[in-house]
Formats: sequence, C-alpha cells, structure tokens
Amino acid sequence: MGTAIQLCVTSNPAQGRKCKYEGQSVRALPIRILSVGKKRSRGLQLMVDEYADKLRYYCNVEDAQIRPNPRNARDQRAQVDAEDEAVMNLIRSDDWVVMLDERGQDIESEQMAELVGDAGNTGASRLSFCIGGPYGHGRKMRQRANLSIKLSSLVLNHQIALLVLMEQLYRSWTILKGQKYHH
Ligand SMILES: C[S@@+](CC[C@H](N)C(=O)[O-])C[C@H]1O[C@@H](n2cnc3c(N)ncnc32)[C@H](O)[C@@H]1O
Repeated sequence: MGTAIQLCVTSNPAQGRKCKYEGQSVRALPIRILSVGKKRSRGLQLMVDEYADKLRYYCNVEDAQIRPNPRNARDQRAQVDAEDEAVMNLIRSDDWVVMLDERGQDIESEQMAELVGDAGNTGASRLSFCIGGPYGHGRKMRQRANLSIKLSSLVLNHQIALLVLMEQLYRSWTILKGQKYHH
C-alpha cells in the first residue's frame, strides 16, 4: 500500500472520544467515491443523493459508478482483474486512496473524521474512496490504496457499503466542524 496515515483518536473517559481536528480549520479535499456495481435501486439512490447533498455543504463530492465485469469475463479472476483496471484508470497519481474492504482496518467515526482531516495535509488533490465489485478488489487497487478500512465486521452489499460510507463522511464533517450531529 502507498503512504500510510496513523489513525489515532484521543480517548478520555471524562470527555469521551475526540477528533484532533475538532473545531480547527481543515482543508476540504474534493471527495470521489468509485463503486463497482450494477444499476442501483431507486430507494438507495434517493438516500445516497440525500447524503451527497448534505456533504456538498462541506466539500465537493462525486459519486462515480463502474460497470461490473466490463469485459464480460467468464471467470472470477478475470472479472476482478478487468474491474481493477477500470477503477485504476480513474485514479490519478495525486489521489489519496481509501479502499473499503471487509478485512480492512476497523475505525471509529472520530478516526474517519481524522482521516478526512489528515488527507487534506498529504498534498493530495482529491480523496478517493473505492468500493469493490462482487468478488472484491484486485491486486492493483490493493497495492495503490493508501489505507484500507472496514465499515463493519459483516460483509455488506456494495450499495449498503456506499450508503454507510456516505453517512459516515457526512458525520465526519460534522465532527470536524464541532456540530451537533454526532453524540
Ligand atoms: C459484496 S462486497 C465483496 C465481498 C467480497 N467477499 C470481498 O472480498 O470483498 C462488495 C464491496 O463492498 C464493500 N464492502 C462490503 N462489506 C464491507 C465492509 N464490512 N467494510 C467495508 N467495505 C465493505 C467492499 O468495497 C467490497 O469490495
């Protein structure tokens, strides 16, 4: 994996968990979410759009979809490789890349907020989150990602992973701004 960021959160039983950037000015990198997946359900899209609109109050947000199995491969390995290539073609060298993976680092919401704040200090021009296809991420993405995180110990459908990610990004910004959403 690329350059790592140490995710640490101050935890004081008297004060609760705190994000190191809370109340400070943070550079708002544009966020792009790349997800491999079939056409979304209408209900899911409505909720994703709702969170994207809330997030746009804080930063630019792009929700990009990549068609699964773009080369109509017959076996799983070839499908993952083709999806891997399609995603990698959309990643720039100055993106800070977070891979969503069921085996990734387990993080708390305050750490997600720190991740968003830290990414603004890396020199990157964009923060990209990647959601894999039905068989997960390929080798190139695993090598390129700056960080791999899990949203749950459960395996989630890619649409559910997207929605949870959106809500956590919105939550992150309310934590960074010290607003009354996260308790
Ligand atoms: C259906 S899942 C693929 C599951 C597959 N077993 C794998 O190894 O990734 C599709 C995508 O949703 C995301 N995803 C699913 N569960 C997740 C979790 N608990 N945490 C973070 N991302 C998850 C990942 O990006 C995954 O590549």
